[in-house]
Amino acid sequence: MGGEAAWTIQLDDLGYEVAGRAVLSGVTLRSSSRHIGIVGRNGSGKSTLARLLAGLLAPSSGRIRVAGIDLFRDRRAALRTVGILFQNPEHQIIFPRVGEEIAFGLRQQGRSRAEAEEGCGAVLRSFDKAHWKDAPISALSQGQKHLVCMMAVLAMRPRLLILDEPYAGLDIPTRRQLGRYLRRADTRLLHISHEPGDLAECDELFWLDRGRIVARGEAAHLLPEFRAEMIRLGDLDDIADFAD
Ligand SMILES: Nc1ncnc2c1ncn2[C@@H]1O[C@H](COP(=O)(O)OP(=O)(O)OP(=O)(O)O)[C@@H](O)[C@H]1O
Repeated sequence: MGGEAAWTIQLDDLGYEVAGRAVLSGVTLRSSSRHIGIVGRNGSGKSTLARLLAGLLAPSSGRIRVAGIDLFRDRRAALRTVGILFQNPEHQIIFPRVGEEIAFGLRQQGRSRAEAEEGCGAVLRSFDKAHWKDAPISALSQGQKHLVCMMAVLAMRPRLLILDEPYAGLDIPTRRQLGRYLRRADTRLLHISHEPGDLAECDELFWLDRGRIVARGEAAHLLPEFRAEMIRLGDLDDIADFAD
């Protein structure tokens, strides 16, 4: 296991329910692409799928395997295999200082204090941010907090990095810089977004709608279709009517 050929994300008839309501149903997906995109409108189930893939939630039905591993059951393997970046860095950051935040993930992986210190220094240097080590996180901008989260996750060297709309609320230069850092990182990406522009570089795209995969294809074909459908829905929808 573990070689390039063995690498697959595999979802078989995945279902997830909250209080008897299906948030995801019959999600079947298999992909070995290096850069996977999941596109879907608000409430389609994207964040839930991201958390299931990261092993943070247990499926109600069906099966998830990432590189052959059940990440919900095997948390040790999960910490080596997958990292996740959320929309809001405040949901991710626990510690008051940059260096502590980065070292924490490495300690969680079972590294010694000295190894965590070394790994933290290495990732800060690779981003040209060695001087951030003792900086208070509360003094950073939103984009800088995103960068701290990215460094903390990449320091753990995940084989797969899940991006749950990490660019929401960031301006264009910050998005471009973070995007550049990500392209440089040696990890597979699974990028989730409702924003077609975020997903143009994906090798393979899945369209999630009301908790189901409704289309799969190349970004160049699927994104214009998605955009046209979103515009069509926007012209029809009554936003006050969402509690159906
Ligand atoms: N813990 C929960 N309790 C109640 N409802 C939930 C829970 N988790 C998800 N849901 C519901 O499941 C649906 C999908 O939510 P999810 O956050 O996965 O969608 P999303 O596609 O990420 O949405 P957005 O783009 O708005 O972030 C929503 O209707 C949401 O209200």
